[in-house]
Amino acid sequence: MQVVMGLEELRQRLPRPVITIGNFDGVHLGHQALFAKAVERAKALGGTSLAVTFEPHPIRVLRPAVNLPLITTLRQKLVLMGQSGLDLTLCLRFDQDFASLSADAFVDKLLVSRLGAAEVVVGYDFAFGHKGLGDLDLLRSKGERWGFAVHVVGPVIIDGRPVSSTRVRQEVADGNMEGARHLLGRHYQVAGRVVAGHGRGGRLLGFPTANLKVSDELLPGPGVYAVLVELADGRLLKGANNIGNNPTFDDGALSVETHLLDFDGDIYGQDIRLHFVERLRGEQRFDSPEALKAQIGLDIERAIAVLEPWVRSGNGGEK
Ligand SMILES: Cc1cc2nc3c(=O)[nH]c(=O)nc-3n(C[C@H](O)[C@H](O)[C@H](O)COP(=O)(O)O)c2cc1C
Ligand SMILES: Nc1ncnc2c1ncn2[C@@H]1O[C@H](COP(=O)(O)OP(=O)(O)OP(=O)(O)O)[C@@H](O)[C@H]1O
Repeated sequence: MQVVMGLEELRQRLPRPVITIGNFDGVHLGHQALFAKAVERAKALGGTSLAVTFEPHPIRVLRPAVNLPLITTLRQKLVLMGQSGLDLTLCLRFDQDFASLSADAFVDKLLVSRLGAAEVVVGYDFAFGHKGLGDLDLLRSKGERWGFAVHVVGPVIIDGRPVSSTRVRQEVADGNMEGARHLLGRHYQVAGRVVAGHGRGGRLLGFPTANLKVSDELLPGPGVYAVLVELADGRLLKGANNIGNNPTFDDGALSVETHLLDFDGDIYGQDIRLHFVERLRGEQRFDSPEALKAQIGLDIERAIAVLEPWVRSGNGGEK
């Protein structure tokens, strides 16, 4: 998939573009259904499947006080979109100017004049233009006027309710990794660099941990998790992970740390990716390091049992 950052970078005239539009945070199953439809229609037309997305996420510009954690970074979002088979993603800078573009201008100037839309694929609740005032009826009437077809997809329903980015965020925050997996079609993942911790894990507990440097990404709620760990060289290892502030040691600050199984290398400074498979328990305060050590031993046994079927499948994505 080709990625184009901004309209000024888009030099070529796209043949018969089939356009889908959205924030696509998380690239969940609802989003994936739109991409599949756009790809299918572009193949049928001999055209280009094109996703238009925005950076930063509009909520950061429209409601800066809401510190919404995002499910995917831009980079990860583009990787996942690429896997959907799209030909091109156009990433537009979302600022106050863009936010003030009327729904009319959004279609007339952007979709028609600039991009030459042949067809448009949107979700069942698509809203666009200034204050989201443009709706499906407006899009359809524009389509009749300008001669582009409109395809409406979904809602994609899982467990009785439409899939949405908000639902994914909630499941992740609740530590419901199975629920998140059902909505995403993959394990919830967090990537980051391995940094130094307090150095207690290996020395005091006999379980060294890789501490992940995190900033403002969406993290599963506090607790102990069975995780698959993707190393920079692509290897996939089993791991037992803890997210919390280590109450046994009164650390205070939040840490994300993982004991890697069957591994004794040095990965300080490496970028790794955690695939959260299942929450095993809540974080607890133990009376002594020995008591915590015994519990971590049990956690690891559970983690091995939970992870085995996923590792055997080879990609960590499907059992
Ligand atoms: C599988 C696992 C479970 C853990 N569970 C707890 C817990 O319930 N309570 C707690 O205080 N710390 C827990 N920890 C965190 C340890 O306190 C931490 O790994 C140790 O203090 C080492 O920290 P360091 O890497 O900063 O040196 C757990 C760690 C792992 C790997
Ligand atoms: N469950 C779903 N089924 C079909 N289409 C969906 C579904 N969820 C979202 N979409 C569509 O995906 C497109 C992009 O949505 P976008 O990510 O911008 O919406 P959002 O409101 O930020 O996130 P979400 O609706 O996923 O919580 C929209 O056209 C939307 O209607």
